Amino acid sequence: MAGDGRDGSDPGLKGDGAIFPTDRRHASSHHMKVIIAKRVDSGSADTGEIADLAAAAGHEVVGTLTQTRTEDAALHLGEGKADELAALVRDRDAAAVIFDNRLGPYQIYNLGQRLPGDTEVLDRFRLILEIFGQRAETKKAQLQVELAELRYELPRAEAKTSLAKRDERPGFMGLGEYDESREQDIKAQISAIREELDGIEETEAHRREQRRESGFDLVALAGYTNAGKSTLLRRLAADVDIDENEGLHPDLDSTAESENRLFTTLGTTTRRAAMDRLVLVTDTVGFISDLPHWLVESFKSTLDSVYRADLVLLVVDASEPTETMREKLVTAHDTLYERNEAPIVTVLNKTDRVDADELAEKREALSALAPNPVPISAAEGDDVGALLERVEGELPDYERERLVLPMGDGTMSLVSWIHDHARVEDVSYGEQVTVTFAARPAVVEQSRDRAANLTVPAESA
Ligand SMILES: Nc1nc2c(ncn2[C@@H]2O[C@H](COP(=O)(O)OP(=O)(O)OP(=O)(O)O)[C@@H](O)[C@H]2O)c(=O)[nH]1
Ligand SMILES: [Mg+2]
Repeated sequence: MAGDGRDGSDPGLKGDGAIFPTDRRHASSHHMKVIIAKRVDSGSADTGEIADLAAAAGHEVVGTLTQTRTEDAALHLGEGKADELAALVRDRDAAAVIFDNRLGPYQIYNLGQRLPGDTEVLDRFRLILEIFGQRAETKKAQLQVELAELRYELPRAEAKTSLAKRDERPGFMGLGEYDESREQDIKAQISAIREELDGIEETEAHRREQRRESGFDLVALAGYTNAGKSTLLRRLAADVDIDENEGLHPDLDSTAESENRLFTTLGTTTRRAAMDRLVLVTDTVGFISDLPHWLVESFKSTLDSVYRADLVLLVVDASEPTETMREKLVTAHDTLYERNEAPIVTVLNKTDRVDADELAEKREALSALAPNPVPISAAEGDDVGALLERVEGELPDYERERLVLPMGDGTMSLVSWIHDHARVEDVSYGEQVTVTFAARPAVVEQSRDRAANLTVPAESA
């Protein structure tokens, strides 16, 4: 993939054996028959999202089991429920149970003992990691997944070590070889990956800075997974401009895949928007609720394009029930809250699936979280023009400038520099060259400096 500095023909999961042991990578991409399990303290358990996540990982959901009760320290579920789960696994011939809960290492172990044979026990986070592992195409994404896996594993390795040390649960050692150095190993790997990621992040920050200096405003698409960000990116993009910019911006990508499944997009894709103004739009990884901090930490830099943007378009699926929209908006705001400085415009997407009255009700109900939103249908292209106008309005004003340049050595290259970095309104050639243009204030300033430094031709001296 672009940007990882490696052969683009196979963006798969090869190479760097030291960092990506192939066994683990492949172990996480097999498709299974799974049972979904969920425990809630009160009310009724909603298994919609966890089922979607399982499907996104390629698994087939063959059964669902829920329980409303307080958490059992040993089994997470009540004892009777755990036996019921074992029976369900047997009955449906499932290979794994996926919990939409946070399971402790001991709970996973104890559940494993109750379930038939080699039934795998996964939790929500292990599943999300599995999906990310399948989607990771760039070097950076692979490193992030590896980092998250190690962070997931660390407390478990610590638990194993302490159990083995206390020598209270000899059976626990059957889980894997007991090895105290495993913990140290994981810690060493974590810092090695962290270092490599830091390097990549620096390169990206540098590229972002170059783009800004090139006169581009940076707009980021953010939002819950499956809201329609990639569909909107394709709608906003000016296809013809990609080739022009390719040399200048090596991570520009012509594809931003859309699919009706969770976490279709993992990396970032940047394209120039179809506007007069120089605007680059970046598609990003979707948000999801209830991510543990080690996972968020690992993918934090993926959101840098959001945090460092000039404007954030927060895409919301308006075809969902108001309460779902509210929950997802809250998740999105929580994710953005700490580090985002850019103004946020909420985009109510998929209006083709909502009638006007319903949309008006939703807007009203959500007005505190999403003031003055822009309704669109990215799929149908409805009201995308209004969105572009809004983007134009939210971005800092362009400054107009008219430069009169003496004909000399550097004149033509300055004119072409202005073409690359500004919106040129007029160029007239005579004894002097007059360029009229509009651009970000920083670009105007730079063009003045460059004009002042033009060398005057020798004969006129
Ligand atoms: N009806 C309708 N469907 C849409 C619209 N926009 C997107 N979709 C569909 O919604 C699904 C998700 O769209 P994506 O563009 O992949 O969503 P995303 O936000 O990029 O999702 P992730 O990459 O998973 O975070 C796809 O099936 C799209 O075809 C819309 O305006 N109307
Ligand atoms: Mg996407």
